[in-house]
Amino acid sequence: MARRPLPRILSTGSAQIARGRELARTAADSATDVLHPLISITRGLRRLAAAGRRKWADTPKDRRGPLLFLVASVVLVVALLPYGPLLAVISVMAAAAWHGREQRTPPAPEGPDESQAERLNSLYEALVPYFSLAGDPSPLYAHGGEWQKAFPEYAFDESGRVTQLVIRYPAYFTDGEIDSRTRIEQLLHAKCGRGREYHFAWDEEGNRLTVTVLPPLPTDVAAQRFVTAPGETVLGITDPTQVRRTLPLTYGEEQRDVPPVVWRTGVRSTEPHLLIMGQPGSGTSSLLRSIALQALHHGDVVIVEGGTGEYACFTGRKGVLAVECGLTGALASLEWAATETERRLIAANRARQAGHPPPEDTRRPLWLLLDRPSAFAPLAAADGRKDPQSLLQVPLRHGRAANVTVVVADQFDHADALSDAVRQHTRARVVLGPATADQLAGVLGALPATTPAVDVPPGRGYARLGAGPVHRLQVPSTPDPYDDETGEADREAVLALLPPRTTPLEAETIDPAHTDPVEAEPLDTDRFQTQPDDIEPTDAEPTAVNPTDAKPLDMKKAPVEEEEPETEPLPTKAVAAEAP
Ligand SMILES: Nc1ncnc2c1ncn2[C@@H]1O[C@H](COP(=O)(O)OP(=O)(O)OP(=O)(O)O)[C@@H](O)[C@H]1O
Repeated sequence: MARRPLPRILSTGSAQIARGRELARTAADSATDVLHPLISITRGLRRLAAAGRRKWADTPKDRRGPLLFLVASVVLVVALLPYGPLLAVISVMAAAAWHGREQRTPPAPEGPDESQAERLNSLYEALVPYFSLAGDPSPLYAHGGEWQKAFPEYAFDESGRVTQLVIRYPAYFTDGEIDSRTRIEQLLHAKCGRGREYHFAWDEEGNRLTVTVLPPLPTDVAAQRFVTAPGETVLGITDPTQVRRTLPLTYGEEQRDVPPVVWRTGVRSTEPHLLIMGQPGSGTSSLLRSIALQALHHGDVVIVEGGTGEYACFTGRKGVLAVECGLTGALASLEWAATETERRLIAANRARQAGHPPPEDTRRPLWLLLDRPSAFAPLAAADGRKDPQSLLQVPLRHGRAANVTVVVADQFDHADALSDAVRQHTRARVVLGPATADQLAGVLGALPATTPAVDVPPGRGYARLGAGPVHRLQVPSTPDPYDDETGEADREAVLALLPPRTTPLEAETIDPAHTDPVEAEPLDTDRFQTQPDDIEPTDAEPTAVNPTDAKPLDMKKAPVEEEEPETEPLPTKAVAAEAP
């Protein structure tokens, strides 16, 4: 079929439009050149007017009158002077032209300067033995080779140190092997400058490694009410690299949005229990306190501590069912918790079978927080009693369905004393403080993609939820408000988050015998409304429990409300700390 010619307007129109555009552009350029002084003066006048407005707004109200008077006097004097108005206009125009001139910043030099190029070259040379293979016909890495091909992207800070680097490597490099990766990461850490934390992102498909210098996580995050949904607990803050969500946090006067590590608990959680490990003084107790403060917002808490008595501030508070420091108290509380877990399961099961929703008293979250439970193991063995950890089996196994969450904090040195159930069922993990690669891999099940900080502040570490990525973590500072060394701001922040007391202050006491597990007095298990005979052996499966034996417990009757008679008042510093 013969082609018909395009209509004239279509074939010649585009050429005309292009010519028209060119003409318009030339005219605009010429006009800009001619009008340039006028444009500068107008811009300057705008800037002067804005500066005047700012000055006026900054002037306190009581000084505005005198200022107005001064300006009016100057205008009057100038108007009365011979040639005054003309000189004034000329001065204003000159000032406007000066302020309206374009301030062009010199363009940044392209490519690295000499010292930066030298750094990149030495980095390249250091990588040659790792990324080259004899017999490679066109090696990417070779002594005396070109670093430009190996490092397609790079960035430096003002001091000339690398802040970001993309490294290409040959496909035969074994980037799937942890040892090979670790060797490269260690080398880069040393060559790019120690004393900073680096993030390594291995792109195995693209054969690229991206090295990024991470800014230190802020250490000034105070305890505060976090904006979270029920069932969410903030473990701390992290980097924005792996977490999309942000949380508004208050830092003194200002508010910042930061990426948090949020742990979800409850029926739908895939990591219903948490294990926290660290060196002494690394902040594990602070994290437990932070979790307790958040848990008390929606649930009840039982605290068992084999450590140094840093939970006295929780005693007698609404929702705190027990704060136990002695072996007997710990056993009683955990036996109750195991029975309560069974009771909840059975009640929920019955309700399900009857076609009803789960009863209200099975849905309120119950938290079992254990600080250094390993300390009880030798005491229990010496006394011929159960290790309290053995009572955690039921809450750990079936806690998810019963809304019971277990958090265990312990020290690396005592990791061997942790029971199998604790190891097996705590799928959310946190490591705080300095830790070796073996310790990190042992607890987290994977190594972090970041190098460790030189000085690890308390509360700094890593968190991993299930099989997810390892996050850097900084726990909000949640010190013991009754500790003399706690700063006033931190003390007030923690006290403000504590729930109200359920016992009058003067009735609240700390039993000195409780602070030492060795000398712990036997506690009255009646406090939990459960007779020892009623308690089933807790390592039995709930399905094996005779439903009639598991008696419902009255959760409203908190154990702390029934104080033992021979007790001493709270230390005066503690009382003084809470006095308004
Ligand atoms: N997140 C944090 N931010 C700032 N300081 C913290 C943080 N966590 C802990 N600290 C400080 O570090 C010190 C030790 O904290 P903590 O008692 O929680 O550690 P720990 O691991 O429980 O050690 P220990 O078992 O020896 O008491 C305390 O003085 C505390 O104020």
